[in-house]
Amino acid sequence: MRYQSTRGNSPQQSFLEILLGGLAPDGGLYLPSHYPQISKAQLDSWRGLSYADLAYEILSLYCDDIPDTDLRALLRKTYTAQVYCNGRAADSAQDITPIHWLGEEQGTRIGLLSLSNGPTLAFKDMAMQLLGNLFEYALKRAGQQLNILGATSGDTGSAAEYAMRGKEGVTVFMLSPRGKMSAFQSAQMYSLQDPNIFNLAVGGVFDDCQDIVKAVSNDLPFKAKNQIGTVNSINWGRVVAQVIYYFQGYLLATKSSNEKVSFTVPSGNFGNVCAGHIARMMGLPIEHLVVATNENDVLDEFYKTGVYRARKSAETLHTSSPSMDISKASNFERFIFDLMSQDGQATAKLFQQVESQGGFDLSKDSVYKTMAKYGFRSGRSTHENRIATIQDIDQRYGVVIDTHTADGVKVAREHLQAGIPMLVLETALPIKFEETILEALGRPADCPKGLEGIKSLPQRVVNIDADVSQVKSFITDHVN
Ligand SMILES: Cc1ncc(COP(=O)(O)O)c(C=O)c1O
Ligand SMILES: N[C@@H](CCOP(=O)(O)O)C(=O)O
Repeated sequence: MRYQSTRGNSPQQSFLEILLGGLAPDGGLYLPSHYPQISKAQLDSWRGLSYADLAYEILSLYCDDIPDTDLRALLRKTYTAQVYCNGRAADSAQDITPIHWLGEEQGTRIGLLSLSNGPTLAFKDMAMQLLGNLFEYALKRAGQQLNILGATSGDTGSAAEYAMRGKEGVTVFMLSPRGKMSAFQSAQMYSLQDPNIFNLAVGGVFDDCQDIVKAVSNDLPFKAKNQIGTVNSINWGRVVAQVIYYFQGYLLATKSSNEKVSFTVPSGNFGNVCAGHIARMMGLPIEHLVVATNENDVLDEFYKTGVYRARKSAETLHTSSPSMDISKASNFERFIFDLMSQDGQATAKLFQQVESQGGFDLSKDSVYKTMAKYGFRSGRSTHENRIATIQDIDQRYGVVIDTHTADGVKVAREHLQAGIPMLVLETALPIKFEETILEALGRPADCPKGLEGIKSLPQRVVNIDADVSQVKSFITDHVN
């Protein structure tokens, strides 16, 4: 499989090349040259596979420069009960990411696809643990080192750091928005004392951190000299690993591939729902992909109006679903590339317009009329909605959900269709946002064993301005 840039001006590369490279040299994001098509018969033949073996069926279509036996071994090493089920036996896919059915509403079943039982209690672990193993494998093969520069609004950071701990040849520089994450999220990252992990708390919002990652990656001589890579969902490796659980969720929710399922995805950087879009482009029978935003509703606005209006940092609100406090969604560029019939020049022009004019308007463009075929729907949720949904799901079903998942459930309920099961992606566990859970339920969220004292551990973090040159100097001073 060859990979092309969404901006149409980079040479095509193989999976392992783009895995280590991250952002394309022309500033675009990589996508495969075509989406492999899965027939209904093939899909049915995957029923009952373990999560690792299902992952193999999907990833072998995309990672054809990794020998089959190595890929299967990497996947079996990654998707284990020990990592994802707190040691419970995991004999089937169901055990790694089970569906927690809530009940029947408006003539259909609504359930949570549980993705947050990995080491850092958020869906990021599903792809990040694999990325850690893939990096180790690729670096060993190439005899290289990698200095990862990442940006987080709270969950990517800890998932990446846990996945890269102790990985030979890998150093992590993680930018986080100072004071904008929950106390638990900050503690998960800042309490790590590993010598290959550096946490930099940036005076700004997530978008400032992500802009710095892109600016550093776009300085090609600096990137090459310092072997800069990325773990954010701008890296195709993250997105493709997230495609797997859409297949798995579909297979667990259906008995035959003639059935359809809808997914609702709490969204910020559009990485998670972009993986759903790719699964759908491969032929997975998804009826709707519902994009759920919080008060930072750029994506909801686009799907409702055709106008993409990225907000400035000062307009980005600090909310109680802080991991989605994002106003410039990176992966949205991947969807727009498909919407523009994979025209790299047209996509580049639109995203240059985002930088120069703050957005673009496709409402009168002929491509807007083709939107329906991609199956997107959207909605937004506020603090009030979040609190009400957490209370309602607790009272009605006896289940405590986190604030992001609550945004998902609130929006999913606006898009239920009789006879089509709705799966809401559960993107984090409630303990990560315990202040809001306490506000909603008047009682604390459950804390998994071993993490009770995390907030009182000593923290190691460096404050830094939202300034590209300061970040570059820090990297040059600390790379091996
Ligand atoms: C808990 C949680 N929910 C939802 C999201 C949004 O996902 P995405 O950025 O892939 O749209 C994130 C961050 O990515 C998150 O950490
Ligand atoms: N919500 C994320 C930020 C987006 O990260 P990505 O790696 O998925 O692009 C976070 O919690 O850090």
